Amino acid sequence: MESTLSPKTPKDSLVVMTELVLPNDTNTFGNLMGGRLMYWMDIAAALASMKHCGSPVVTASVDNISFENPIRLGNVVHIEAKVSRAFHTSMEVHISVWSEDTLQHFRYRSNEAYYTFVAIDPNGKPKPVPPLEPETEEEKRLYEGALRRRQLRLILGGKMKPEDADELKALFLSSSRNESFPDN
Ligand SMILES: CCCCCCCCCCCCCCCC(=O)SCCNC(=O)CCNC(=O)[C@H](O)C(C)(C)COP(=O)(O)OP(=O)(O)OC[C@H]1O[C@@H](n2cnc3c(N)ncnc32)[C@H](O)[C@@H]1OP(=O)(O)O
Repeated sequence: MESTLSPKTPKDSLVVMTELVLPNDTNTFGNLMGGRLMYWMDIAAALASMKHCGSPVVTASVDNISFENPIRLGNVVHIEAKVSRAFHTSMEVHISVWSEDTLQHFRYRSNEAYYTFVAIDPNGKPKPVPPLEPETEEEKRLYEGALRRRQLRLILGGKMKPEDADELKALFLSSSRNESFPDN
């Protein structure tokens, strides 16, 4: 069904959050706890999705998160979140995390993840969200991959039958024909 809501761009939903890793955020090795980082990512992504849809949201799912580098006590964490695709009532948010040792002037990549949020009406029921119009090449790449990621997470969440996941099936068929695999 075509949406009657005015489209938004990924830039409209951009949220950049900065946090300082304090002793209470770390494990016994002096590294940021993964759960604390996921909590910050959830807040940044929720705010991005709220900017997109203009209403309260709930987290519906979180895709796999890998921790590429430990983040040290005293380092600064930069979390960048923006909507990568809007569906009917749900939005996929792409989050990338960079960390910084400000004294050594050293910046390193820490994480990347996708969170899904659902817009909620005053009765707590899912409500339609505006469509998303990607602008840059990177935003278009994320937008394209979002359909496959959605199908995979709905299958894993027991909300979709694998046989109905047309884009995912096409991806596996192309890989079995030795065609190149997209990044996302
Ligand atoms: C006082 C007020 C102040 C307000 C201003 C405050 C501002 C301050 C900012 C605070 C920022 C912090 C915000 C933190 C956000 C939380 O942490 S919320 C807490 C954790 N999350 C929850 O408790 C959610 C619990 N789950 C639910 O409520 C329901 O399962 C859901 C997610 C609403 C889905 O409901 P449902 O009945 O399954 O609905 P259904 O129609 O089947 O599906 C609706 C959509 O959900 C999607 N969906 C369902 N399951 C999944 C899944 N597993 N994976 C992906 N998508 C799914 C469907 O695909 C569908 O999407 P569309 O096709 O419509 O696009």
